[in-house]
Amino acid sequence: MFDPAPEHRSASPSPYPYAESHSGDTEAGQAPAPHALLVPVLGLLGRWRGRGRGEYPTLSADFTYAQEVTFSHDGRPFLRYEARAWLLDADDAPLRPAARESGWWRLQPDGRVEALVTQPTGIAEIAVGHAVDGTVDLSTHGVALTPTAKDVTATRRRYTLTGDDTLTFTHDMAAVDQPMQHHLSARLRRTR
Ligand code: HEM
Repeated sequence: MFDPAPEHRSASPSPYPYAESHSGDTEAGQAPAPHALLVPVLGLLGRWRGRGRGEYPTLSADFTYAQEVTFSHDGRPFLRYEARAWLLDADDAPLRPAARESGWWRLQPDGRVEALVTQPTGIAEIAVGHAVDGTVDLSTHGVALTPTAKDVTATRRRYTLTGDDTLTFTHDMAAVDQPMQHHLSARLRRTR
């Protein structure tokens, strides 16, 4: 009934004919060069892993978590973003899966960023901000909630590169009738 997608020549085992790159390099000619608008965020490209602390006034206790964050590109002026977290017990063993999210960061001239981020908890965020001198600062432009999602009204996320290999992350939010305040802080190291 449907025609199959045409075969193509590619080093990738995937039928998708374009490479995704996790670095600013062209990886032996397989990966696209980063778009010029990605210059302010080139240092973020790659996989990051680390741990953090979280809190919110509605929660009975603070928590410790681990997190993995990935940024990649396909040569166009946006980043693909993915993050997943899991809670840790007092011995640093995984306790249970926590937040996941994925999205797109659209780079604009002068380091302006428009981000779209969705979470399996029914929250879809659009955030805007800037990437300047190794820091990306994104604040809510709009939030859409599914009918059963928790009431998140605004967030602010800051990512700061320290040297080549450390990325700190802070996340503030206004949610469930609480004013904007700290929810998460993490320190991540580049894994490759
Ligand atoms: C590293 C990522 C994150 C971790 C580890 C995390 C962890 C947690 C934990 C442990 C709770 C307590 C409820 C539970 O045990 O599940 C919680 C609650 C909550 N989180 Fe997060 N969270 C993360 C990211 C986010 C993000 C990105 C948002 C929103 C944009 C968010 C919004 C909320 C809300 C609205 C609550 C419920 C508060 C309440 O109803 O009292 N979280 N989070």
